[in-house]
Amino acid sequence: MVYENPDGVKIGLEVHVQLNRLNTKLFCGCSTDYHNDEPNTHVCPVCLGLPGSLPVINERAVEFAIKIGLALNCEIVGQTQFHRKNYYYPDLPKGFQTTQYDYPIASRGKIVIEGEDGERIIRVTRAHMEEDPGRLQHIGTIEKSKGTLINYNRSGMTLIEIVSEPDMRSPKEARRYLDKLRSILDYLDVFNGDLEGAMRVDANVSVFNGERVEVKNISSFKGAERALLYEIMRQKNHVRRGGKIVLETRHFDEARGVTISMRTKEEEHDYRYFPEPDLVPMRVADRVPGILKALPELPDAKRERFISQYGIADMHARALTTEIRVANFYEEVASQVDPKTAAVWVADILKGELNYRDIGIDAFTVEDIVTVIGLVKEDKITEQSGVQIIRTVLDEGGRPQDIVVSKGLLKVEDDIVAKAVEEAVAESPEAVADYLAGKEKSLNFIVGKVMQKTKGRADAREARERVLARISK
Ligand SMILES: Nc1ncnc2c1ncn2[C@@H]1O[C@H](COP(=O)(O)OP(=O)(O)OP(=O)(O)O)[C@@H](O)[C@H]1O
Ligand SMILES: [Mg+2]
Ligand SMILES: [Mg+2]
Repeated sequence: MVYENPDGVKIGLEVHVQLNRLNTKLFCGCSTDYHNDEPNTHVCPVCLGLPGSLPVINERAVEFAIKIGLALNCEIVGQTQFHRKNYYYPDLPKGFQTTQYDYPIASRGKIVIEGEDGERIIRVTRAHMEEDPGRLQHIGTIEKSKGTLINYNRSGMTLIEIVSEPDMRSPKEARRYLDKLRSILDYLDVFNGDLEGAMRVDANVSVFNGERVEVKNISSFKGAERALLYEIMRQKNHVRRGGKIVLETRHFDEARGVTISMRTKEEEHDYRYFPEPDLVPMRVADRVPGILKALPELPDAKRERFISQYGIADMHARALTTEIRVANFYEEVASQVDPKTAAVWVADILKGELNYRDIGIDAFTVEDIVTVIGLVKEDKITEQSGVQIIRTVLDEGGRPQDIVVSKGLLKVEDDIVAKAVEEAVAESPEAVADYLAGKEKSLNFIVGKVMQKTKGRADAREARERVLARISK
């Protein structure tokens, strides 16, 4: 089925990724480990932009940027250069942001997503390096704030801005793009996506070939999806009423789920870009082959390998390769038990229980899931008991082998049940005769005896079936 895109929706995303795995900031030696510290404690003349201070490039940041560019199938520029993007705002005391302009470190890449109608290629326009500004904290809501606090700890952190072409046709596709991007970055180990502000999205959207509107202040992927849904509806209604969409920047109000007009969008010439005189152009081409060689296996490649190597379903392979930690976990499990069974237990059951509790795979061990799978495989416990063990480990702690005993989950051995059925039938000739004469309730008497003899550990329904099979012979 082909997706028609009836409203001519076009979505292009600008994603700012903070490389918080670097130890120091982009142009100075300030530590990046500020997330739990007091405001304005990780600052120096360089990241505060004091006059006379000089930036020195963080070489490892350049390496990370190239790594990201290559992972997004981009071309890496031979020689890159920084520019000054001039604007005045208190989050940027220098009066300009040091960023990249016409020589971005990476350009013309692509990300493959599961689109509305199958696989879809989203083109990546470019990925460039820039410094993060400080963080403004408005007291109250942004429109009627009584005052604003500024924290410069974030100022000068390394950002990679990844800009896509307007190739997405629905909020869902935008969400898939973001998920995929995060997954790739996660594999590269360049950032910790759980830290506040690690990935920030500006969403551009237009309908019916109109002007684009840029929505800022989106704080989560879910927020991006919601902001886009709202904005598409707003634009469509506006156009239907005869209105015209103008190029503007809107703010997403997360609590109310609406976008609010902030300002008309700056044009490029407003920024008066010019080359950063304090940083010389940098030749990076020589570093590319080495970084390319060291690039890890990425989600798409891993998914394909899982399918061919382990013979598992595409759906499972997808679920197992989104997060690198889950993929590694699965491979360890699959080396010890049947890989297909392992896929069901890790992708369907364990991941489901983890998602439900909003916790990561680290909360469970390979050893424990292997034990659970083994118990089910050997028919010592039912599948349902296996799930119960996983839940107990997650909620109360403990080891599966102990929980099996403490919760009495071991299945009663087959021959014990068989023996109990034999005995119960032999001891109840009258009940058997009554049942055969049409008194159905007499069966309960015999089943009760079986349960008594097995101390209640036999499955009642199974016991009933066995008694029936025995006496109707
Ligand atoms: N017609 C359109 N509909 C939706 N999105 C669009 C359209 N045209 C362009 N875009 C998207 O708008 C984004 C423009 O981002 P880019 O960083 O190039 O410029 P900018 O938003 O003007 O700059 P800034 O970084 O200062 O916000 C891209 O993601 C692009 O795909
Ligand atoms: Mg941009
Ligand atoms: Mg923009």
